[in-house]
Amino acid sequence: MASTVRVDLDGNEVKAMTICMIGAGGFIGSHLCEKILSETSHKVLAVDVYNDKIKHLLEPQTKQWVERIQFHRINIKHDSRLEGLIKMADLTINLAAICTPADYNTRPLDTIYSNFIDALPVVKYCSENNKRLIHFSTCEVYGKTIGSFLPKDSPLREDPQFYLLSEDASPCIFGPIEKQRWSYACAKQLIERLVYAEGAENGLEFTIVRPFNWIGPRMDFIPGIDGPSEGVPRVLACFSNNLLRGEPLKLVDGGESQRTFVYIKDAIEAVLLMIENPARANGHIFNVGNPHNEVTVKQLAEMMAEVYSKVSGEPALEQPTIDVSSKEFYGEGYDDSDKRIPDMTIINRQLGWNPKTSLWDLLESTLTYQHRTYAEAIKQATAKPVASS
Ligand SMILES: NC(=O)c1ccc[n+]([C@@H]2O[C@H](COP(=O)([O-])OP(=O)(O)OC[C@H]3O[C@@H](n4cnc5c(N)ncnc54)[C@H](O)[C@@H]3O)[C@@H](O)[C@H]2O)c1
Ligand SMILES: O=c1ccn([C@@H]2O[C@H](COP(=O)(O)OP(=O)(O)O[C@H]3OC[C@](O)(CO)[C@H]3O)[C@@H](O)[C@H]2O)c(=O)[nH]1
Repeated sequence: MASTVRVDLDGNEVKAMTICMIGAGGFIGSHLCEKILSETSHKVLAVDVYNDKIKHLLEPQTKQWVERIQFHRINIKHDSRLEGLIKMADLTINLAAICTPADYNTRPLDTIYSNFIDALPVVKYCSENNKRLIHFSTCEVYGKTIGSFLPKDSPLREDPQFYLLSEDASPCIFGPIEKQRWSYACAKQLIERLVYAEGAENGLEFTIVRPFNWIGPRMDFIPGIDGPSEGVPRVLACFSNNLLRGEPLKLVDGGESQRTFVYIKDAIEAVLLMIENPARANGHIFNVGNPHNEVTVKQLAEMMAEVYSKVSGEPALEQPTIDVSSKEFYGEGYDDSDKRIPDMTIINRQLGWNPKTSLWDLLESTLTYQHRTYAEAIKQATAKPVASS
């Protein structure tokens, strides 16, 4: 347990609280649980259908915090225990969602239910019981940039007015309904509007987080090792899988889309600031990303190949990348966000937060983890059986 008194950004003591964390067993949840347990005195009621990624925090060996975390295996779609847990807590953080793009166009109903319908009771219970809510949305609510509709050679594309994504000014621009990729963004937008309306009409104390491609250890799964062989995780795990297997990295539609990547450990610092500074965080929507880590997906692939070769000692791939169409890779109805640069004005002003880690450094630590965790398992899974004489 952290022994020193914690103070907020205004110098006031932060009292220990109980946090109901829904989706605690996922990528972000596992890092947030680790941070809360190791640096604060808060208690965590961890809700999820899985706990593999937080097993190390639940085992009796981790005695120093075993009293401060309880795992509840609950599917929030249908479990009457949820309201009781929200009532027991001072704060609820909702991370639960289907949030892998391969699902948005292939399982649009599950995607909409997960991101909108299943989140409704969480918002309702928080509002009715006067409990604070931190709800996880996404940078995808911005959709495409205004600049993407300009001619390719227009100089206006270089003007931040046409690409910078600002919480209180940018529009949400999605494609047509038949492009089911946008089922996720649209569901997230509607739940944001509902949370905001509960704040405006019923006084719900809320914070909405819009993560911009947080990446790091424990993100998603490696197909055929700790997830389904045919599964398609997010890009970090797709490219890690290719590198671990020594095969070219697949660039969807040439890998021209641009992303900004932020290290999970930097982003978690921002969430802890929100948790411990309600007076500065309530009523706000926050972009959480790293505007300095922008690359095209092709550049990301090339950098990952270089970093992986360095940390694994494996020779560089002869053919590092291969092009694949989005239809072939994701199926009918896929579409993409062209560019995602977060405006940092609000999070700087309210919480004084800035990311620290460069893309190279975060890839170095993440790919070291991927190599250490999976290389042996991949070797065994792909080893040819020795013919018996
Ligand atoms: N990682 C990112 O960069 C990123 C970017 C944008 C938005 N987000 C948002 O952040 C949140 C967390 O993302 P993540 O990357 O940790 O994803 P994740 O898939 O690793 O974690 C989500 C967790 O929610 C759990 N869950 C889903 N449905 C549930 C249900 N019905 N009942 C109980 N548990 C359920 C899953 O089992 C999983 O452990 C999501 O809301 C996502 O939309 C993440
Ligand atoms: O093997 C691959 C996998 C993906 N791509 C392309 O990379 C881009 C990023 O893909 P990904 O990280 O999977 O997802 P997105 O950034 O598009 O969407 C996420 O953003 C935030 C979140 O809400 C939750 O994490 C989610 O929706 C993309 O252009 C892919 O086409 C590739 O080329 N090769």
